[in-house]
Amino acid sequence: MANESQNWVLMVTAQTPTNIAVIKYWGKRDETLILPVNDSISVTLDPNHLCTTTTVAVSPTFQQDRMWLNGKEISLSAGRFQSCLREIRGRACDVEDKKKGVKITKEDWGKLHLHIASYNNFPTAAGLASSAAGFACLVYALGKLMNVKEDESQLSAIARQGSGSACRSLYGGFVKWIMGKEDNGSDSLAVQLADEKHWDDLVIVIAVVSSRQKETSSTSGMRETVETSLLLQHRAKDVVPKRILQMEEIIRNRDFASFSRLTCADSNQFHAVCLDTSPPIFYMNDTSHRIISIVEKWNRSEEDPQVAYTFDAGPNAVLIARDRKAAALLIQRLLYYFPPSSDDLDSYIIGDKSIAKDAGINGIPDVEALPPPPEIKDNIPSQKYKGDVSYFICTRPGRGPVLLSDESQALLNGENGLPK
Ligand SMILES: Nc1ncnc2c1ncn2[C@@H]1O[C@H](COP(=O)(O)OP(=O)(O)OP(=O)(O)O)[C@@H](O)[C@H]1O
Ligand SMILES: C[C@@](O)(CCOP(=O)(O)OP(=O)(O)O)CC(=O)O
Repeated sequence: MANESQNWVLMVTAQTPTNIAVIKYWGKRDETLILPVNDSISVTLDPNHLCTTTTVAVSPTFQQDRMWLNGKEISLSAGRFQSCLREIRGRACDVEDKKKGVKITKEDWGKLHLHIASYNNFPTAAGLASSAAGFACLVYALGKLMNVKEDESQLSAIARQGSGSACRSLYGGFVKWIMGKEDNGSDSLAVQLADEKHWDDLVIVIAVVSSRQKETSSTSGMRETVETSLLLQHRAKDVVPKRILQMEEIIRNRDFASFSRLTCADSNQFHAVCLDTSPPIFYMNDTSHRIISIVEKWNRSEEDPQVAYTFDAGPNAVLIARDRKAAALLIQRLLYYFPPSSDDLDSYIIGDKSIAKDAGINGIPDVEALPPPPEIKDNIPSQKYKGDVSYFICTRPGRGPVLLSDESQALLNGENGLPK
């Protein structure tokens, strides 16, 4: 380290999206390296609405590696953090900041400590893939700070060791996680299938059914599934390989009808696999099931499906509409069945609020005036479920990680490397 003073702090801030799988990852063949039993495919969500921001800093004054998540200091001792830190340090290169008079050699990185601050703009550990955006952002930001030369795909194999689904957050658009064959995991990485502009008609509405922390984490849930479910073996060996090829073609052709059928079928099979686990795991609840029925009824009443649904390891519904028109009709249906429990419509529909405007929803009276959807006209009276959805997030497919160069967006103080 050839430096004029010992008081410098070098920092990088990055922003990374979350993703939602349309062909699910569930089950590991190696727990430590996080190697899956099948390929998976996801859509990256627009970071304007759901994202992680992470600042990483290095300074000779730091005494140990430290991390703050959403403002609270957390331990970095977990194997997942240690794997990511070790792997990225192993690839660090020389860094020079002429303005600050700082020179760090490849070898120095092993001796220097890091400070990391991260913030999720959505609930953590609530089934909204915070671990995916979080580990992808950590690895991406550290890669930039340490001048790592590897491309996004190689970085994805490091993020994978933090949380499997994180590897798919290194790219925007549609992303495939290739399970790989090697025992050391070197070929288990993400590749981009299409960028976010390829299919930009799609609109995504997330019904946040519960933002409480879930009972069974994905990690322990999938461990129990691997140990006990015969259905998982059939899924991984016979079902998913074919579905991956089908989904790749569907995405290439922007074939929404097939996309909807396959996405719903794969979500349902993932939850069937959870039920086939001993003891069974229930991630969806009555509200989730009600949302499935609403979408199924509507799709069946139309010539072509209008919406796809998919649920991760929690009760929240991720609904993908074929275009803005379908999204507006979807919002009308959702608000008809799940009106807000308070008068605060503004915090009930967040993200891209223009979708609600398209649906003619500008205030509570518009919600109250919504007629029952035509597909249920023979089955009236239909029940309403006020308060069963916490809020809706309107979003769309989005871009991959970016650097935030404006220092005012950094989460650490540039003078002392502590949280702002
Ligand atoms: N911004 C972040 N940076 C680093 N790690 C994070 C970040 N956010 C979350 N994590 C890690 O991920 C854990 C939460 O992961 P978990 O899988 O339980 O929930 P989730 O990712 O929100 O839900 P799911 O994976 O089921 O969609 C946190 O306890 C923390 O260890
Ligand atoms: C249901 C899923 O969201 C499971 C995600 O599991 P995680 O990636 O959170 O699990 P770990 O690898 O143990 O950290 C499906 C998916 O994202 O493909």
